[in-house]
Amino acid sequence: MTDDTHVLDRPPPGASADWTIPQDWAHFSQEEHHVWDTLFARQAKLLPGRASDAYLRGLDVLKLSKPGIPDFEELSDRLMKLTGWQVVAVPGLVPDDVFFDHMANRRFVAGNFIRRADQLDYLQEPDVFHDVFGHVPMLADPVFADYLAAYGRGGQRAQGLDALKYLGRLYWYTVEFGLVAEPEGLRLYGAGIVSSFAESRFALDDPSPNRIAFDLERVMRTEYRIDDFQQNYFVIPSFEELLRVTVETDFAPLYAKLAEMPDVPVAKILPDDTLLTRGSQAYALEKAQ
Ligand SMILES: C[C@H](O)[C@H](O)[C@H]1CNc2nc(N)[nH]c(=O)c2N1
Ligand SMILES: N[C@@H](Cc1ccccc1)C(=O)O
Ligand SMILES: [Fe+2]
Repeated sequence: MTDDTHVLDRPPPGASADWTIPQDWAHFSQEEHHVWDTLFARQAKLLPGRASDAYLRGLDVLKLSKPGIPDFEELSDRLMKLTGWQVVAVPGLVPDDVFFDHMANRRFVAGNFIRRADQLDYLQEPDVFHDVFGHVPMLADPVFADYLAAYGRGGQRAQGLDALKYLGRLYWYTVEFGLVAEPEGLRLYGAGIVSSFAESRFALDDPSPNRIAFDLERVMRTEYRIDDFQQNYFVIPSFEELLRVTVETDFAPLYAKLAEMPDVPVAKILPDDTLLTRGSQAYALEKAQ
């Protein structure tokens, strides 16, 4: 790990006050478009039968008039007609308040760079492949689209309540690493999983991680790791249910309650958990040696 992942405190030269920059689609090289196409083909082949129905339906919005990295103008036009969302380019990680403001206004921010051909499997900062391939298909789903816009407003509110730690965990365990129970079995919808070749198999098939029924308070108490595969995945019964327990709930009393409770370490199982899989944690244990 290097520590060159950082959020600047003001927009870099060339960026607008809201941190957006022109995507300038034409600046990407053939090699960069090829990285997109390679990653896209690999994931598109792997995900049927693994990704959620909502995600797979949404993948069609990425099939644009030209191959390679999606042109955000064309992509936003299509998304706008479906759910009112747009995709805007940013140089990299943006401050939380900027991130939430875009999200509350149905603008999804995407990093305006792509990983190199020798980094197909691992990248520390979210690039356009993660941001667009991972997140945008779910934004074509009306229920999820509403969830994410409400999350943006919730982020602004949580900042005022000094509760971002708790809300950030909800994002992590749903938007980034969520699983959903479908009639045929568990399916992926988290962007961090569906954009990863290795984790899209690990999250469903590996005996190591715990797979735990989603519980809002439990999720908000649970620490997470950003450096390797998750040790816990939380499983929602449906997107309607996720919307019901988040959008229709006032989090302020919950934040106050959580502040009096201990955080839960990554792999710990609690007596009240509904476990779908009790993980062996073999993968994490072996890595820790
Ligand atoms: C919790 C917090 O809002 C989160 O880490 C934000 C910060 N800024 C970001 N900025 C960009 N570009 N992309 C992101 O996913 C995030 N995540
Ligand atoms: N209901 C949350 C806002 C929110 C909605 C949806 C997702 C996340 C957060 C609150 O009261 O702050
Ligand atoms: Fe992401």
